Amino acid sequence: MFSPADLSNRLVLAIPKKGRLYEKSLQLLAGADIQFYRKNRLDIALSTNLDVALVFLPASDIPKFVSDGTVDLGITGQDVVKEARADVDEVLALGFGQCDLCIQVPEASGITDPKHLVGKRIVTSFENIAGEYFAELDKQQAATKETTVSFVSGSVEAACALGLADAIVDLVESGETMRAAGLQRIHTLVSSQAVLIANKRRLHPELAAKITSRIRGVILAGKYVYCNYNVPRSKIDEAFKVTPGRKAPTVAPLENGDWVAVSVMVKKSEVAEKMDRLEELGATDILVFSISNCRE
Ligand SMILES: Nc1ncnc2c1ncn2[C@@H]1O[C@H](COP(=O)(O)OP(=O)(O)OP(=O)(O)O)[C@@H](O)[C@H]1O
Ligand SMILES: O=P(O)(O)OC[C@H]1O[C@H](OP(=O)(O)OP(=O)(O)O)[C@H](O)[C@@H]1O
Repeated sequence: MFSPADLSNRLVLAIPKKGRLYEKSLQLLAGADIQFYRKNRLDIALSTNLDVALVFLPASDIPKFVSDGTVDLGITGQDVVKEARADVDEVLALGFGQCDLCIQVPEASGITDPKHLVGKRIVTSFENIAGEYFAELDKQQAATKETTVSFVSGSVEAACALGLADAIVDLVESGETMRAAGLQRIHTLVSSQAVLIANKRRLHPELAAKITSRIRGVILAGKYVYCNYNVPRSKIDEAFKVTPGRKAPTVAPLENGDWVAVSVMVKKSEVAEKMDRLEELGATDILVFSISNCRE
């Protein structure tokens, strides 16, 4: 058991306790070397190498706790930050948990425009975002009957089939859940990804900055690979156009005269195509290494 005194001098960092963001959040902690021991079934763990207490909370509760200062930093989705209307700083987009909050209607309904839903029934777990959107639409369309927005906490996709809704507002990533329920998207309300959020008053500014910087490094390292190749000195300008690097490539002369060795960071998503182009240019010994961590 922990008491508030155990946490009093520590920065409190909230992590989703389950769901889509859980695994990736743990990977970020590991990459940032925030070590901890979590006792079975306990939602609070003290870091063993930093003055940090970790709390494992439902993703949708994290914005409120960060906003009121119970928690200093948190990882959650931009969608739930908007839904909670939380007054927090979005410090860093984390590049995972991408999804869209969409209006979805039954494929057979013939509805293609949100305007067609005015006066009808909407079911969602995002009643603030959906409520605001449809209230505005009602106003624009001078609706004679209000659109109703009702809350359910899960299995939103079942609402149309159960006869509870004419449309739903829910998250879509691959679209598999939506299609399986015979639904199609007609409008996107929010595009979201996981984000690091911070309390605006920041009780532990230095530690918060250190953690943010470490997490930024882990994300950056995941986006880039390190590439080494040898190329004739006469081809350097062309090679630099292919791999300009984040600042500039490092160049070292090779012992055998007219060749140089180039080391450069390359976006992971572009590396295969860049290797093809380097090979066409006459580069040899093109090696690619993964980066486990870095700082800008
Ligand atoms: N299919 C998805 N792909 C990517 N990210 C998602 C997806 N679904 C949800 N997310 C993101 O993960 C967050 C948490 O959603 P998730 O469905 O994992 O919640 P949960 O912790 O299981 O809570 P709940 O009990 O409310 O379902 C969402 O707010 C959203 O930002
Ligand atoms: O477009 P897709 O890739 O199918 O993803 C969308 C689904 O993912 C989320 O639910 P999740 O599977 O996390 O379960 P939940 O409904 O229990 O939150 C979301 O609520 C959708 O139902």
